[in-house]
Amino acid sequence: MVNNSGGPAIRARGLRVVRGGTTVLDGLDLDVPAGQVVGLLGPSGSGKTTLMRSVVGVQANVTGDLTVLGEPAGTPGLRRRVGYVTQAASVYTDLSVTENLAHFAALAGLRGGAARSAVAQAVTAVDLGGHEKQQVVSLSGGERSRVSLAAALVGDPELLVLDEPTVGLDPVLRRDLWTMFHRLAEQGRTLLVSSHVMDEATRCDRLLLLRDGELVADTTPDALLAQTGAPDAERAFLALIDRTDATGGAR
Ligand SMILES: Nc1ncnc2c1ncn2[C@@H]1O[C@H](COP(=O)(O)OP(=O)(O)OP(=O)(O)O)[C@@H](O)[C@H]1O
Repeated sequence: MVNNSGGPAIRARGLRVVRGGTTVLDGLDLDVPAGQVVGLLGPSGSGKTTLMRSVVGVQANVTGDLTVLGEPAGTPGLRRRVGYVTQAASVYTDLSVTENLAHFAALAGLRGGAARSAVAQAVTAVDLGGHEKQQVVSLSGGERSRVSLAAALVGDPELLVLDEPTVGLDPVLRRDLWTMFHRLAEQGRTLLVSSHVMDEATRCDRLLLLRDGELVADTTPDALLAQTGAPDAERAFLALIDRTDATGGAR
């Protein structure tokens, strides 16, 4: 599970994506280091989902260089090495937690004892012990989000791409999820986690700040605050935007 290519988990150079005739990402250069929790932050419509879709290989009209775990994005060999959780819950509500995870284990090519052990490990990783037999429809919103995360974890991916996983959750659940993300990174995984809530910036090891399809900053939470002198991440982001506007769009 440890990324042994030695390089960054994700490397983009001149990444450009056109959707419906509009240039949504315009020449992005960025690196996501392996083994860290990297936040992809930016306002609604800034291009976070488009970047994530490009990384997992489901986005059309992508040009430039995009390397994921040492291979070109979208390469079939990456399918099992990358887990993707979209904004919409991707589990079956009429099945139990275990039935859902067994299904995803089968899709990941696991059978018999290996599948059962992967399911048990995924349940433990997301703290859903005791809910194994419960139908997803009867779970709380936070528990459902964790089933989606467990479904992505069951194939033991090296890179997890999570699109706004904490949206709609209360502060306690959000904190618990971020703690879990760091636990997963400590086990050697890389997590790219999007959010439009700037508060969440402080929970990441590194930050990529997007605005209108451009990278405004590639930094750490501490450096962001130091660089802007702002008291919190939200005001730091606004200060960076004001600076970028004043310099005519330069980073
Ligand atoms: N099929 C499409 N045709 C035209 N424009 C599109 C299409 N899909 C997305 N866009 C535009 O691309 C931009 C980026 O969208 P994207 O979903 O990547 O943003 P986001 O940062 O993930 O937003 P949110 O936080 O609201 O999910 C938006 O302005 C959106 O309207």
